[in-house]
Amino acid sequence: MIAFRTLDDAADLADKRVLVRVDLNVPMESGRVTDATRLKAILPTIRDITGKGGKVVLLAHFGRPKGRDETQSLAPVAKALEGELGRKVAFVGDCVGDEAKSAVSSLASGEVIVLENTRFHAGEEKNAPDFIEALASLGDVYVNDAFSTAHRAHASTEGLAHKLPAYAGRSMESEIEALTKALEAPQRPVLAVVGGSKVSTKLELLGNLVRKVDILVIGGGMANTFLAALGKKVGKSLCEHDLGDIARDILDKAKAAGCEIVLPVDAVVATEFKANAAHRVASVDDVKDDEMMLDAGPATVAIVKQKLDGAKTVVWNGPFGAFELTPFDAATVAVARYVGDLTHNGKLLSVAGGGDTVAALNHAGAADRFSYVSTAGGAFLEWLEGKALPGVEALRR
Ligand SMILES: Nc1ncnc2c1ncn2[C@@H]1O[C@H](COP(=O)(O)OP(=O)(O)OP(=O)(O)O)[C@@H](O)[C@H]1O
Ligand SMILES: O=C(O)[C@H](O)COP(=O)(O)O
Repeated sequence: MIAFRTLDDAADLADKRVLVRVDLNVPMESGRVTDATRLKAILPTIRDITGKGGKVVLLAHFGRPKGRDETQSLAPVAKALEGELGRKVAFVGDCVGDEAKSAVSSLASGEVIVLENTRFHAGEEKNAPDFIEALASLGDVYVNDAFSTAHRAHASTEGLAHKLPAYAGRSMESEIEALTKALEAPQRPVLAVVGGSKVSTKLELLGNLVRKVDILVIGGGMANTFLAALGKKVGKSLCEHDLGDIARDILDKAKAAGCEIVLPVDAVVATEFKANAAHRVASVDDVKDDEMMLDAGPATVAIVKQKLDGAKTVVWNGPFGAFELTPFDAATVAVARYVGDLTHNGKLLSVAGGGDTVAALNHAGAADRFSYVSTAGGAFLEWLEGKALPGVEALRR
């Protein structure tokens, strides 16, 4: 049984201002939400609270802005949420201060409002007491429904839980239950795929992950960083050159733990980061100075498929390439469909997670063939490592 308070324990929400931390960090293109999975995930919690007569005040971040930055506003996401919820969702351009106070105080029972990006304030990521206080003054009760941000000890994900009566939302509850059920005692061999672009925040996690899994397939910008650390020329590829020491240390840890590392042997390279850019397949030993590796190549995909054939459990966070741009979606789509088919045929248990990873699986038409798809990427990886997640710990009874 989960050892934290859930919405079932929060019986009397009538007319209460309920501060709900959600994850609205959704994939967007030209101001439009391209994958609504994270929005759909929070609907049960919003409906539960409004059904009990509560006033729903949604707190969330978007992107990684340093201070106020209108390009990272939650306004378009609030509009998209309104469409998913099928009822009005108000929006206010700050998450603290007079504007937020007056918008929240004019809410009627059963109404929903989104407050602007919490990361517009430095106090959010610092978990600063005065910022926690300012947020707490807007609510009577706190609900955390963002498992996917639970690895962050920020004001809205952790600090608030110590200030107000705190509960887990429905999505938080079901994510933890589903992940525990699927992966508590996984059948081996366990193969992990880690790709994507958040190299600096995910790289160190791999040091622990290699102790938990039998094979680690590295893709995306993460792979470029490893290839560069091994002395390969990666041209203009997304790559964190200054993390070479950490990457090499992870390779040593993997060796010591008996975890096999699979890195790309070829890539689809281009000189422009745009859909249908002129491209070619190149060996990872033949990337030119002006080229970017934007996807894994066919020889890499063949190796990954062969490794998948021998696995019993797969966990996946982060796409193999810039899948939003055709044709650089090919490797991600091919592997997603392959995992989906193996799962469907009962050969594999598969769990994937992450904002863009879910979008990529949906794009491949493979999401509903996986055993479980989580909204969480970085948080999922930390949970897999066995780390205590601050946002979850703060909710414990
Ligand atoms: N080789 C590459 N070059 C440039 N971008 C890449 C490459 N490979 C993957 N990406 C980008 O990585 C992004 C996804 O990475 P990210 O680590 O954010 O995954 P995620 O599933 O969203 O996880 P999280 O939920 O933790 O954010 C996509 O936008 C994709 O275009
Ligand atoms: O997309 C995610 O994984 C979450 O929203 C967390 O975002 P962050 O990595 O910027 O904290």
